[in-house]
Amino acid sequence: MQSGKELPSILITGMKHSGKSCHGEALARHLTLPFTDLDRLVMERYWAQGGKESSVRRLYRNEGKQRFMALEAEAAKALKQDERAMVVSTGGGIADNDGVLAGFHDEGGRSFLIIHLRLPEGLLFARIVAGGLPPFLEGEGGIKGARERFHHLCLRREKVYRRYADLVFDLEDRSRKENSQIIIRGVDTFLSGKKE
Ligand SMILES: Nc1ncnc2c1ncn2[C@@H]1O[C@H](COP(=O)(O)OP(=O)(O)OP(=O)(O)O)[C@@H](O)[C@H]1O
Ligand SMILES: O=C(O)C1=C[C@@H](O)[C@@H](O)[C@H](O)C1
Ligand SMILES: [Mg+2]
Repeated sequence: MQSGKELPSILITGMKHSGKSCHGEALARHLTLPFTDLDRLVMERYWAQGGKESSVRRLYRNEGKQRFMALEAEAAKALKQDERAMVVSTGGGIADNDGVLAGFHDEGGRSFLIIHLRLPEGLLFARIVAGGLPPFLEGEGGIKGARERFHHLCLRREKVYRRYADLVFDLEDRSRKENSQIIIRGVDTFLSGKKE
């Protein structure tokens, strides 16, 4: 493994519940880098501006998608100015927030290694349902309607994640530990290839 100084910052993208946070934390521990979550930075920014909602879900539902996305763009901008190497998990909606993912990919100065986690759509949806439908899937048609909306969201977002990804992991229904190991090995191989 390489020392913290040589490591790039790593940004993890993927649909809701693809494991961005749990695998991101495992990767950060492995690389001995700090871990942060863009949704968390959005909340901190919102509270610093006097916001009262207590969670991302409530902020998104009660203040609206536009407010959430404006905060997400601000948080991303601040993150890019932070010079420390770190592992960052994103919210799934970053793909819909114009220019934010592109900014991590191409904007001068700091380089982020962008990792995209893919899982079978049905597995993701089952995990989402187990935790309660998020506001961006709510609407008509009950669970069938939500599944349909999720399908279209996957089609649209997967293209965007892929466009900016340096590394794509096609994961299956394995334990968290096994999937984390696959990602850690893949990142180690990618980074050691870059060093040569
Ligand atoms: N084998 C598994 N690997 C990863 N996550 C799993 C697994 N089995 C169940 N889960 C569940 O899937 C959910 C997704 O995990 P995690 O929060 O890391 O994903 P995420 O991509 O960060 O989600 P979000 O987009 O909501 O931030 C968690 O609720 C976790 O308990
Ligand atoms: O997939 C989405 O659209 C979102 C996912 C969450 O992590 C949050 O980033 C927000 O609620 C939007
Ligand atoms: Mg997460």
